[in-house]
Amino acid sequence: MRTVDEHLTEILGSVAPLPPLDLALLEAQGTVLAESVSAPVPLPPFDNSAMDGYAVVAADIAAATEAGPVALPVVGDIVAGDSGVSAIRPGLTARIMTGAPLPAGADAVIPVEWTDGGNATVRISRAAPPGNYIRRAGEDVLAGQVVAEAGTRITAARIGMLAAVGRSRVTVRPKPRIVVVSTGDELREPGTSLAPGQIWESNSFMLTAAVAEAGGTGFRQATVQDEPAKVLEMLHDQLVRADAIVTTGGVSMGTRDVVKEVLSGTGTVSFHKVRMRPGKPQGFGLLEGIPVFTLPGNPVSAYVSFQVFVRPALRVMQGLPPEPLPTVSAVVAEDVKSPAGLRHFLRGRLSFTRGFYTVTAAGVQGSHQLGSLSSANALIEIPEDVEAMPAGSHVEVMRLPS
Ligand SMILES: Nc1nc2c(c(=O)[nH]1)N[C@H]1C(S)=C(S)[C@@H](COP(=O)(O)OP(=O)(O)OC[C@H]3O[C@@H](n4cnc5c(N)ncnc54)[C@H](O)[C@@H]3O)O[C@H]1N2
Ligand code: MOO
Repeated sequence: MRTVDEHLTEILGSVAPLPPLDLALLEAQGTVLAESVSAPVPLPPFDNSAMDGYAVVAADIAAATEAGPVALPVVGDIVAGDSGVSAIRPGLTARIMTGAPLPAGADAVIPVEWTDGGNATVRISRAAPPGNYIRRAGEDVLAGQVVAEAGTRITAARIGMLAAVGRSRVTVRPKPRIVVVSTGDELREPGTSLAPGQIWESNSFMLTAAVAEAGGTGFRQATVQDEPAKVLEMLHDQLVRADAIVTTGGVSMGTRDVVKEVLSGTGTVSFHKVRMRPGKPQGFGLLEGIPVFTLPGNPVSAYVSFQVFVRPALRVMQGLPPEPLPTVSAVVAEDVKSPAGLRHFLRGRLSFTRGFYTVTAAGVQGSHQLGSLSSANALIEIPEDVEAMPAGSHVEVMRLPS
């Protein structure tokens, strides 16, 4: 038997960030930057108007009121995109649109709503200080400023930022390609009918989706029967297109636990009982340099194993720290019992009321009971040395992706 931490340490010691790749901006969505990107020019690149209105010298309209508007001749019309905008002199104004370059000489913009909207001459009925409605060059981003650090995930807002500093391509860690495959003679495809003794296959769907939630690209493979030759053939076929392989089933003590049978001693793969519930039987190792995770077949065991072991490894491959799922401290609503010597991951419902988190463990916690997993939003993590937690105790809770 080994601990969760010992097993995770072995895994993290065997995985490395994927080599960087140059991708077009939209193709990079969801990947992690492998370079820090800085702005080649300030943003905005030039002083410009924040309003549709008139560019003025603020001193010229210092006395303007509703009752006594100031009239100024309109000597130009400046729209966004204009280049070579000429200066204005005191006593004159130019009509200006939002985003248009501020003419030299002007030090304020008066929105059209404060005027009569005149074309040849405009009457301005409100005074404004210098700087009014002017967006200064560099007030968003300075030239040379880092706008996205290496090691950050490329979200929609960051794609906007990268485009705004002129980048069409970026160097990123690609999404890890994870092949997910289930094993078991009893498994049938959803959408087909069941004979006695059969069940619909669910693990590979669940884990392919979990790969996407963790920032990878999952490839679901057809279920492999419990035959050693077929399992080996499938693994060797998939190694060429995978950055990692995840299997479920066939790793405990049964007579048909073929994953364990064919992989024991193959490459660096080894099998261990890990002090956790669910998820006790685990296998991990490298096959031709590719990490292979052999997770237990019980659906909840497979899911918890993924979150505890595979997700951190996927993060390392993306150039991110191997952090666990986001964790909060919560108060347990009822007494909770836990087996001695095992780290216990209980399905629970986390809620935030009156300023603190409360968590309630699901009524059923069997490794086959997907119902309580699919309605859970959290995993309560009870340490190995804790056997009982009375209601009101503080406990660490991992939030599940939602
Ligand atoms: N004598 C022992 N028996 C078992 C032990 C043990 O220590 N000694 N450990 C138990 C624990 S804990 C777990 S977890 C399971 C792990 O079993 P396997 O990894 O060998 O998985 P299977 O036997 O293939 O399947 C277990 C269970 O899960 C269902 N299953 C499997 N794959 C899928 C799938 N893709 N979709 C849906 N359901 C799946 C399968 O039908 C079984 O019911 O072993 C215990 N036994
Ligand atoms: O350790 Mo198993 O994963 O509980 O069902």
